Order: sequence, then C-alpha cells, then structure tokens
Amino acid sequence: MISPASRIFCAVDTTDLDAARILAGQVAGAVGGIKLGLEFFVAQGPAGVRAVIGEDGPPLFLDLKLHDIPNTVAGGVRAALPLRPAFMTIHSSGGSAMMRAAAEAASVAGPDRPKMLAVTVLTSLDAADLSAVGQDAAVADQVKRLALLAKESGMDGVICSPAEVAMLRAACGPDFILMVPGIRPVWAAANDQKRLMTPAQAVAAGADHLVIGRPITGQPDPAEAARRIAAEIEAAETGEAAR
Ligand SMILES: O=C(O)c1cc(=O)[nH]c(=O)n1[C@@H]1O[C@H](COP(=O)(O)O)[C@@H](O)[C@H]1O
Repeated sequence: MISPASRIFCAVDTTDLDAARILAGQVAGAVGGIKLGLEFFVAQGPAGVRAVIGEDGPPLFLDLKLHDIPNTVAGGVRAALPLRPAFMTIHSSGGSAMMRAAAEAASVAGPDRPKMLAVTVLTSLDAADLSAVGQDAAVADQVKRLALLAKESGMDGVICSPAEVAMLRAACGPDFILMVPGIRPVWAAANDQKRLMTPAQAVAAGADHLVIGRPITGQPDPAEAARRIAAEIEAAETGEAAR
C-alpha cells in the first residue's frame, strides 16, 4: 500500500529557480513527489525542471494543463517526455480526440510513460463561475461527465476537487487515478480554493494523491508541515481520529 507521505505531491509554485530548489530539498523524503506547473515552467523551462528534480530526484508531476488542437497537444506531450514526468495534465474540456492524441503521444515512452491526468472542473470554480461560462449543469454532474469522457479517451485518471472524490471513485472504478488539489488542513488558510476538504477527508473519500501547495510551502518549516499532513492521512487510513 502507498505510504501516507507518498500520497502528497508538493506544488512548488514559484518563478524562482533557487526558491524551487530549496523547497524541493526541504520537503525531500516528506512528500511523494514534486509538482511543477505553469508558473515555474513558463519562467524556467525544461532546464529549470531538470535543475530542481535532478537525475534521481523525486517523482515529477509536470502540470502544464495542455489544451489545444489534438496535434498540438500531442506535440506538447512528446516534447515533455525527455523530462520523464510521472504525471502530466491536460484539460478534459479539450475533448476526446485531444485526450486520445495525448495518450498516444505519451505511450511512445513505453512502460515509463507519464500517467496522463485530465483536469475536470478547476477547484477554484463553483456553480456560479460555471454558469457564467455557459455551463449550467451542477458542478458534480459536469465533473462526472468529464471524468467518464477522460476514462473512455485513454486517460489514466483525473484532477478533481475533494468534494467529487467519492462520487468519481464509484463511477470510474478503483484503478482510475484521482489526483486531488483543493486540500486544506484545518490549520491552513483557504486562499483562492473554493471546493476544498482536509487531507484526512480527501483520503477517506478515496483520493489516491493530494496536490498541496501553500499549506506546505507557505509554512516556516515546510518539511514539518508535510509530516503533519502525512500523520493526518495516516490517522485517517488507520481509522483513528486525527488530533
Ligand atoms: O491541476 C492542478 O494541480 C490543479 C487543479 C485544480 O483544479 N486546482 C488546483 O489548485 N490545482 C493546482 O494545485 C495546486 C494547489 O495549490 P495550493 O492551493 O497552494 O494548495 C496549484 O499548483 C494549482 O495549480
């Protein structure tokens, strides 16, 4: 079984190479991997990713949230393969052909290919935000629809909010990866996240991995924050009440 710390991907959201390297070093061993996303990648590119992760570094979650025509997304996935990401993201709202093209592009890397995750409805959005862009379905219905489409289209899993984890675990089966941001321990600020839960609640609902940024990176001792979160996950897994 996966260890509590291995469930945590620490979101290193910064443009600063030294800050990213320091953070990755601080949380090494206390988390399962490092997520580098748009903010870092736009500023530092593939060389920056290599500098943070190194040759034998922690698993890389390369969160570029690709969304374009199928040919372009496939090209983006292929271009990322030399970085050997464990996980990559694309937007499910790009449609089935786009997701299939991305999955096919990733498969070129063979058994070490990145697991492809499709973003459903961002955790910063609520029903009013969806309605404003012309989507009047309930948030959970829209997430389920996109997750089932992602599964049919060859994705290994999805990014979803903790609020949808139990529903998606039932709808998509035990092997479909649920990578879950919008995680806030009771001691952390919500910031811009709207559909959120504690680490213990998300894991109890069936999340495989938790994406956690500011509750770790914004603390004076990031490794200690990560260990505290792992302890909370462990307590949830063993059925003990988290302190
Ligand atoms: O794909 C993601 O990782 C993602 C999807 C989503 O719906 N919501 C979301 O917050 N994220 C990412 O998860 C991380 C959450 O960071 P914190 O809010 O600081 O914990 C950020 O890097 C976001 O880009």
